[in-house]
Amino acid sequence: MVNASVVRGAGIDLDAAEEAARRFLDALGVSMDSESLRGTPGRMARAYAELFTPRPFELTTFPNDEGYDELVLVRDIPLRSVCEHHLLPFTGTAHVGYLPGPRIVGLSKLARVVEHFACRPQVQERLTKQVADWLQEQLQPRGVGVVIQADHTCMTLRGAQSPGAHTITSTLLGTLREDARSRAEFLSLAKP
Ligand SMILES: Nc1nc2c(ncn2[C@@H]2O[C@H](COP(=O)(O)OP(=O)(O)OP(=O)(O)O)[C@@H](O)[C@H]2O)c(=O)[nH]1
Ligand SMILES: [Zn+2]
Repeated sequence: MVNASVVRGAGIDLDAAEEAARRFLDALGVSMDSESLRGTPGRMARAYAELFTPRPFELTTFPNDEGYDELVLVRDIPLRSVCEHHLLPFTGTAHVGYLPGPRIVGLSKLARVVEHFACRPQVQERLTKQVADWLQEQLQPRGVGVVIQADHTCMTLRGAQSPGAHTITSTLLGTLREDARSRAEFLSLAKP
């Protein structure tokens, strides 16, 4: 079982987070007197707790009885995470593939691995590499490839204010990195 991993491992203190959110909003001059804003600090605390809590899952694998040795790729896995610099969301899609060895993986698990590493304050580069490294370690395939395309609201809605700017990151391991034909095939199929 891959457990929900919280930021510090010490668990989330929702009451303390709510109180901190209340002070944060107050410091920004936001009045919480109205009925609709009264519950906002609690909602903020619960919203971030949700964003930082991946659902636990089992990494189900099966013997590769047929000796399937071509690429397996799940494209367009929806992704949401939170940038660790501003704590603002970034959203996009992940394309996750591998070249099977002795075992194949349940396809849905590729989406669950993405969620697992996305549910914490992140940078896109680390997220991409963590997904690839974890699959390599757990599945011992001949190769792993991960491409992520995401839009960072800290960059589109504020700051540089560049709506429409997309960030693309990739990690290739094993044969998908070293063999030119496999690499080209993966990158053409996983094109954002
Ligand atoms: N490499 C990388 N940078 C990110 C990611 N998410 C956000 N950032 C960047 O983190 C940087 C933080 O830079 P700072 O200069 O400290 O922040 P800032 O003053 O708010 O900068 P601006 O966003 O340019 O207004 C910004 O350039 C963000 O675009 C990410 O996933 N990867
Ligand atoms: Zn940011």
